[in-house]
Amino acid sequence: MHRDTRAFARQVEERRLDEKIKPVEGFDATPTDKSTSEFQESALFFHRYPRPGKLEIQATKPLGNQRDLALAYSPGVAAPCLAIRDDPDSAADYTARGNLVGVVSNGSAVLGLGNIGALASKPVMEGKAVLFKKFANIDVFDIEVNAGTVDSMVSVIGSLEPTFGGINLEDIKAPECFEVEQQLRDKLDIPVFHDDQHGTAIIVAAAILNGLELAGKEIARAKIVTAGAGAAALACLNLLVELGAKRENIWVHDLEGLVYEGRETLMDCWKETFAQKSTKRDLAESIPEADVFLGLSAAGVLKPEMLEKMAERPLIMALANPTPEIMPDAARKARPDAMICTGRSDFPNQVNNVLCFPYIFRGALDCGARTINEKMKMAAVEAIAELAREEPSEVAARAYSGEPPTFGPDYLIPSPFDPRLILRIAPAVAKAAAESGVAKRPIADMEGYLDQLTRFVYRSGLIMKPLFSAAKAARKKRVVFSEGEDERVLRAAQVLIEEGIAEPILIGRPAVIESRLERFGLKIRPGSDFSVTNPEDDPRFREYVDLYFSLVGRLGVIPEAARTIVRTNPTVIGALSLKRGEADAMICGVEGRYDHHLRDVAQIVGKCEGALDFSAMSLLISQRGATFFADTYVSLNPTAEEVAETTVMAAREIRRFGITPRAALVSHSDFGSRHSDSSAKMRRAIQLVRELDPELEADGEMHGDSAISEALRQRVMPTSTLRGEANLLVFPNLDAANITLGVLKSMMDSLHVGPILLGSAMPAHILSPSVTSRGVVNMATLAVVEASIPA
Ligand SMILES: NC(=O)C1=CN([C@@H]2O[C@H](COP(=O)(O)OP(=O)(O)OC[C@H]3O[C@@H](n4cnc5c(N)ncnc54)[C@H](OP(=O)(O)O)[C@@H]3O)[C@@H](O)[C@H]2O)C=CC1
Ligand SMILES: CC(=O)C(=O)O
Ligand SMILES: [Mg+2]
Repeated sequence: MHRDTRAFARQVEERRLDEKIKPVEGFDATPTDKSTSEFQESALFFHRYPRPGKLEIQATKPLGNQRDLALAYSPGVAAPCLAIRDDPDSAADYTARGNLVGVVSNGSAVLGLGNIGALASKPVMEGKAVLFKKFANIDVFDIEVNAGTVDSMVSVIGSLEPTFGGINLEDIKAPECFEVEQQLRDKLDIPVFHDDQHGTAIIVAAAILNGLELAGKEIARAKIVTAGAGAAALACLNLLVELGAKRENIWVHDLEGLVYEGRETLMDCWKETFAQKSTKRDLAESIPEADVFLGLSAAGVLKPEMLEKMAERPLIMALANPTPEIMPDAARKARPDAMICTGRSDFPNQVNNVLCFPYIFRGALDCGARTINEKMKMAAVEAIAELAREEPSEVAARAYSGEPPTFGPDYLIPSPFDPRLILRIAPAVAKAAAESGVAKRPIADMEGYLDQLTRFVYRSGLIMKPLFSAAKAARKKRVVFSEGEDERVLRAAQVLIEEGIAEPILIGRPAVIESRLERFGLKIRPGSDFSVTNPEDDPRFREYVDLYFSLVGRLGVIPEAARTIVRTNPTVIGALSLKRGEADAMICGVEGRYDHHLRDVAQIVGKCEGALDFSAMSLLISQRGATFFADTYVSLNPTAEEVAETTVMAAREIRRFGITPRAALVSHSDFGSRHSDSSAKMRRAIQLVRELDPELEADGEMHGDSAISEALRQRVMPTSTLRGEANLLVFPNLDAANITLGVLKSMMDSLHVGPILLGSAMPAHILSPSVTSRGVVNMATLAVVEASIPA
């Protein structure tokens, strides 16, 4: 794929400008300001490029030769077909079915957008598929069906059982969804789970239990008022009743107003269960003294004046998507004592079914559950609620990077990126399934199962998340960007500012920066959002020249040349401002040669104390997981001492990601199988690594495949001090490291984070010209973390 190539970035940009994506009517994601249309344009662009949509199918078996073809297809494929005919359960052994969920919608209640139809629901269903994969490694086919009636839905979906290990119904409106789900549950021998009902109910119940505990209130006495009487709201109420809420304390509202006894319009038997004997008719009348507002309806339904009459320390759950019943700032203004939740990721307390559905299915599929029953749902509620109340632990510290949140009004439930969610919910659900007798394959070795889930968590692309949290907690360190006029840097600067990660300082001509910001439709502006260092005119430059000359005067640079270099070389300017303490970190290298940038950084910023040399590490994130490579950019042919130093510094950096490094020193020789200068060097280097960092799990010299496959390694060296798959590969020379990186990056369509400069006295990174704006954001984030928490 072309993901990281500059030509591709340019091509995409040209297409974007040519085709100029148009705003979409009815889109109201961030209703506050002009950022709405920019955000919308970004969302359309995100979905459209580099290829339309968010999903693809990948083969899991090689089809490299005639024999593979014969095994995978005719005649070999007949064998598993016949095995499944004789034993249907063996489909889980011979096909992807056991890990395959159908996300099915008819598009009749898509988020809060209403009945926009099956086709228009496809982006949401692809999105759910991505979340299943990302958070729980479950494969999904998204199925959008033109089926408007209960019968047609049951008939279409009911015939899909042979394909799937489970069915996740999504965005099907009430009341039809109740009947569809019930009939499918009766008919099918696989889990059928309407996410908007039960996924929402589970996470809402966990948040309400925790919110009431904080407010010192009992669920049996709590007054609960809803906006919405649809799939999500009624399922939440049913679960809350099971948890002890009293029907007489529950007040339900829909388009018609209060659901009351005797009402005839827009009523159905599911709403009827919650009908109040009352003369009140609308939300404004019934909300006084409410302890909980549960909004699962539509944007803007809850007015600030209604909040004023709620009980002390109210819990306000404005969960309509994408725009809640009330925006959190308005709610906070009306009720400073409130605990506030939304369904969105841009505010604290994201109460969204994404915290539940990937993991409840993970647990259900792993034990071969026939259904998802009440016991399994309750187990999920308890697991989520307990996780938020857990004492801050080392794992939590890693998950939230150094600042584990403590249970409180802004942390009623864990964040969707909390890696512990899968570790708590999936085993709890699998255990409940076994105890309630619905598991076909109960998990016998729970500890082994937990290990397996843990390995998945740290293999997945959530790897950058702890760094983002740590950078935000570092409170906007100043990062100077040498190529401040570059489009990728400008786009990255906008993200860094908006996300509160860093305060950018851009080196460049102010007029050029301003006109490019206008051209790219970016809303940040110099002065108010970030500062600019103008190489053509800056009052500090005389001091910069003096400092530069003091550092390089004896390296053959005469004063006149020093003046010219400081005015014309933005890397030198960036490094000088870092050295002078005007910035906390620097990023350069978006243009120009790596070795030229490194020379300037080395001369001005220098090496950290005791370091032999600089080196560079690269992280590749692919479907397979995350692997670090060193030294990918600096030393042509490092000595054994330098290889050892690189290994130890790289391991230290990897720990910032919350990952335990496992290093393999790779070579053309496998544990002494070849004798050469290079293999001898790597053998010596591993000895030195053991002296420098005895705690580090490392071994060598070994082949690349021995580094990855424990089985291969064990065959050659059963006493190897390395366990499992190495996540840090240290190479004997630059050719090997850089070529391997380039080939893998392109072949595996991986995301490259780096190069990460090791050995620098201050946080400075030199990127490569192929970097994308996302790559710039990643590296600036890492630099901010380095500036706030020295290794
Ligand atoms: N945060 C989360 O995890 C989740 C959020 N949601 C959100 O909840 C909302 C409802 O979803 P869902 O239950 O699946 O959809 P449904 O179509 O099944 O239900 C919608 C309900 O909202 C009511 N409603 C719509 N507009 C208003 C209004 N202006 N005032 C009062 N009530 C109104 C409808 O009333 P009537 O019955 O009269 O038609 C209906 O009862 C959506 O915004 C969705 O995005 C849903 C699931 C999960
Ligand atoms: C989150 C979700 O499923 C919804 O808003 O419909
Ligand atoms: Mg939904």
